[in-house]
Amino acid sequence: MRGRVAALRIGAFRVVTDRVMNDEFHARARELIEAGRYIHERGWAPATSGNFSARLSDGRIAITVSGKHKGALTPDDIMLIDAAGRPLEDKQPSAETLLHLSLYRRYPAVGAVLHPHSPSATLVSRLFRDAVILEDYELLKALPGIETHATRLAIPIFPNDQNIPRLAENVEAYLARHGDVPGYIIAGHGFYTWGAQVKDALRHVEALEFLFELETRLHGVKAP
Ligand SMILES: CSC[C@@H](O)[C@@H](O)C(=O)COP(=O)(O)O
Ligand SMILES: [Zn+2]
Repeated sequence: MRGRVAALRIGAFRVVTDRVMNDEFHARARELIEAGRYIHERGWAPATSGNFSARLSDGRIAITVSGKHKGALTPDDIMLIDAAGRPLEDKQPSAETLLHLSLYRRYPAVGAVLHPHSPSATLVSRLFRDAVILEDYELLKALPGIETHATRLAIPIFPNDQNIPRLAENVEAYLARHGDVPGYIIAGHGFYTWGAQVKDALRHVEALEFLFELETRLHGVKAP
């Protein structure tokens, strides 16, 4: 009898935790859908490019399904993967999932990763080779840990690579060697940034995008 009561209690507990996790998934999915609309509206994720994710409190990750239009995402276009990137539903996660996973692994406090393909980030990588230096901008203070415009921030630029495991390794090696940065650019491709929550990562998207745009205006477009 006591065993039956315990089993019923465990069953009820599971139903409640499943419901809480399900609510959490739907809340994060809504935030990613809104972020996608915002990013696409500004021209920062054209033609299905970009990918977005958010980590749930149990370590699973909600991520965009590969190939979806990021300005018109529906709840069906956000899927769950485990912390090792294994799909937990019969859908194909973003082709760049590994780049999200390595950030979640490195930064336990990170709860969201956003990857826009913005013209400014792409142009920056045509103007500068290994890094773009952001310095003396008030808006630097929108980035984590920066308290004054008098900061010199090097945002690394990695060569683009269709081999995503190799690209992820390259990023991981840089972060291990140089310490934390709030984002990075992939040459001719786009940029990655992250934050504790989707709204934080979105603030970093806006700040970096603004700073990249100023740098491209300042340094102009290279003569052929
Ligand atoms: C439409 S080209 C862009 C892709 O190759 C890729 O870089 C990208 O950002 C989107 O891939 P996805 O698999 O949808 O997450
Ligand atoms: Zn991409």
